[in-house]
Parts: sequence; C-alpha cells; structure tokens
Amino acid sequence: MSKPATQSSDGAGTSDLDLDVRFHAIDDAEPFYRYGLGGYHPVAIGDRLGSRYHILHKLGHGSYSTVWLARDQTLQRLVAVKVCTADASPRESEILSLLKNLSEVDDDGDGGALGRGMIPTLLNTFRIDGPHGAHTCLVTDVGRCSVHEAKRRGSYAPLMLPVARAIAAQLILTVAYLHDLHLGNVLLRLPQEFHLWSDEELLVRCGEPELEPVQTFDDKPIPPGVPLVATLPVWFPMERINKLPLSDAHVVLADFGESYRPSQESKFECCTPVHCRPPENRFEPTKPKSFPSDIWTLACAVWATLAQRSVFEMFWSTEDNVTWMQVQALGKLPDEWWEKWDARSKDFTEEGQPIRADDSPVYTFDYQFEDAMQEGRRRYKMETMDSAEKEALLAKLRPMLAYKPEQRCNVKEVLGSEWMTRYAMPDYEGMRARDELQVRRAPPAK
Ligand SMILES: Nc1ncnc2c1ncn2[C@@H]1O[C@H](COP(=O)(O)OP(=O)(O)OP(=O)(O)O)[C@@H](O)[C@H]1O
Repeated sequence: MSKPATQSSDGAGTSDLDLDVRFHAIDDAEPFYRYGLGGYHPVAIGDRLGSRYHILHKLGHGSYSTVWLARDQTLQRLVAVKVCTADASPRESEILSLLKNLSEVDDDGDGGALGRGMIPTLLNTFRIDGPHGAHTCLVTDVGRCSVHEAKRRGSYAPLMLPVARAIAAQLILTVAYLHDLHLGNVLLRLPQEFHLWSDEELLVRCGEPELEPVQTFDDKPIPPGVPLVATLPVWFPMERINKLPLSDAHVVLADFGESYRPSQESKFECCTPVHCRPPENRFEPTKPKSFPSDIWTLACAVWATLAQRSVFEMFWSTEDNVTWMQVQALGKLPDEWWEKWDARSKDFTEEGQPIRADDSPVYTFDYQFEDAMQEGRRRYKMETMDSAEKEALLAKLRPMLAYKPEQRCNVKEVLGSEWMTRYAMPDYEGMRARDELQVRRAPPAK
C-alpha cells in the first residue's frame, strides 16, 4: 500500500478537503491534513463508537489509523479500538480473523503454536461512516506501549538481560506469522492489575488526556471534519526500561496491516524502517519479498532488543548510510550488488575494506557488540553477556544476516540455535512459570 501523499518533512501538510489549508505539525499527534476524503475519522474523548465503546484516551496513531483506549460498556473491560482510515485496505482484519481461526494444536516445529500467544486477539470489528468515508474499526486487547517507545522514553537505557532475552525469544517464536517486524510494532502487554482500574482511577494514574489546539497557517478556518484539538497518547505508568521486571516482559504484536500470504500473493514493498530492511529490498527491488526477508528483519529486531541501538542504524538512516553500516559489519556485498552501489568508493576499497581517514572505529560485529550491548550494561552496573553467550548469539545472528536471501538460515534453524535454546528460552519459560505461580497464588474470585 503506498503512503498517503502531500506530507512535508516537518509533518505539516495540506488537507485533501481544501488544498489551501495547511496545518502546523504537533509532536506525537497524527498529521491533520489526513483528515480529508479517504483519511482519518475524527474521534474525540467521550465519543461512543460501535454503540458500546466509550473513548477514554488515545493510544497512538499510524499512517492508516488512530488508535483509542476505550471501555467496552457491554463487557466492562478496557479495549483498544483501531479506527482505520477510509482508504486502508481491509487486509489487517482479514489476517487477524484468519489467525484467530487457526487451529491451536498443530505445531510443525516452526514455533507457530507458542508464538500464537503474541498475536492480538481480534475481539470485534465494526464500521463507522463519517465525513471522510467508511472506516473499519478493529477491537483488540490494550498494549502498554511499544518496546521502541519504552526505550525512547527511557533514554535508550539497556533492558536487563533476562528481560531482553525473554522478549527476543517471543519475537523469534512469532516469526512464523509473516509480519514486517520492528520494535515500534511490538507492544508490551498491559499488566493485569491495570485492567481492574475504574475509569476514574485510570485518569488519576495516567492523567487526563492532553489536548492541543490544532492550528493552521495564516489562521485559516479549520475545515469541517477536522478535529479542533489534537489528542496526545496516554502513557501508562511504568518503571524505567532498565528496571522493567521479567514479569512485565510479555509482548504482543501490533499492526498486521502489512502482513501477506506468500502462497497467495506477492509483495515488493517493505514497511519496516530503512535500517531494518533486508538488502535485497534495495538491490533486487523487482523480486517479490520472500520469507528470508523476515529472517533478516527478525535478526535486526533481536539485536535492537538486546542492545541500546539497532545494528545498522545511524543518526540519519538513509539507504546509503544503512548499506555503509552493513558493509562495515558484514563485509563486502555480493559482486552484482557491489557494482550497483554507487557510493561504495567513497569509504571502501574495491575489495570492501573500510578506508579510515582518522582513528574512527570500524563498526564490525565485535565492535558493535562491545559498544552497543555490553558497554551500556556496564555503565548501568547491570549483568553483561559472558563470552560463551556472545559466541552463541553471534553464531545465530550471522547466518540470519547472510546478504543473499537464499543463503540465509531458516526459522527452524533459528529456533533450534544454541542461543535460543540455552539462553533465550529459559528466561521466556521462567517468565511464564512466574505467571502461573501468581495465578495459583491469587485469591479465589468472590
Ligand atoms: N492494541 C494496542 N494497544 C496499545 N497501543 C496500540 C495498540 N495498537 C496500536 N497501538 C498504538 O497505535 C500506534 C499505531 O498503530 P498501528 O501501527 O497498528 O497503526 P497503523 O496505522 O497500521 O500504522 P502504520 O503506519 O505502521 O501502517 C502504534 O504504534 C501503537 O503506539
């Protein structure tokens, strides 16, 4: 699906309704020019959607939706209501319904059965007709925040190792479900006790929704169908990311809007941030995306969970910068790609060796492991990885990051790798065992 048009780099833009009206961008709020035909549906705190969902707060937004925290007044529980743009494809609800109907029992060794716990349950779907068209609304469980957002708010402090391992294990278990994986689409589960809050308690603990007036350039009147205020997303109270306990490391995947069924359709576009996209996406754009592409993005997501920054990310991630990082870490590209990369001679010899003008580091895997995974934990006086675990981790990641998709390892090899079985799964199972103990200790319901 192509991205909506007419957005400028500062997030300001023109409304499809009236091309003369331009909106000032508001941090953490959706772009208001998308409140036009085919775009977002205007939703406000206090609205009742689908005749039973009372809107309490905003959870976030994406290119194709705004997402709201609501009280289901029929079941008296908190839910997330994703109100899709009128031009969004119906793919996400189809995929979630399909996943919901999958048998719970068949596990052919690709992690499918265990990974199903991380797939959101589609609780309901309904449709809203509004000034900008017809909008599909998806009702799912509420997540606490994305792992990316938790890291960002915690100044990218590292996660405790058992927590990072348990999250990484869950990501690996979910790869059976094709998905453009990145930490912005991985939500921490909302702790059980938060579900017991009344609406009043929720507002006391999280604060009232923050509203900011929408402003247009030259003070032009706000067109009908565009909200007068921007609602900023809620922040559920949580420990700083480096203090997050193992019991809060459950994750659930969000955004199945870009999922696809490779047996039935081809996909060429990759919707992950540029630094987690596999190199074939850049160098072989006419070939359809294949399962090995997900293995590459999975490796990037596992690294980003364990480390303080993503493995191929630079402050300003352009395609060239990302390829530069990949060649620093993984060596020369395959010949036919190397030839295509025009910027290669700027910083590399024809053999793929980095040309170092000063004593700046070469971002090899080893360097990055020390710098992004170990150093921060030392600084925060946290447990670091021992050399046996480092060996096992890098031995798992390298074949996942083979340049050529056909040379990458497959899911079963990732699941059976020493790092997964000896280091990540025990922490994941430890987290689950604690949960079960807690359930058994909980006083019986009155
Ligand atoms: N169930 C949920 N619980 C809590 N927050 C959620 C939930 N679903 C989505 N969000 C928040 O809303 C944001 C947008 O959701 P999502 O990525 O699904 O939207 P989208 O329009 O499909 O995005 P994209 O731009 O990636 O296509 C997420 O980044 C997350 O912060």
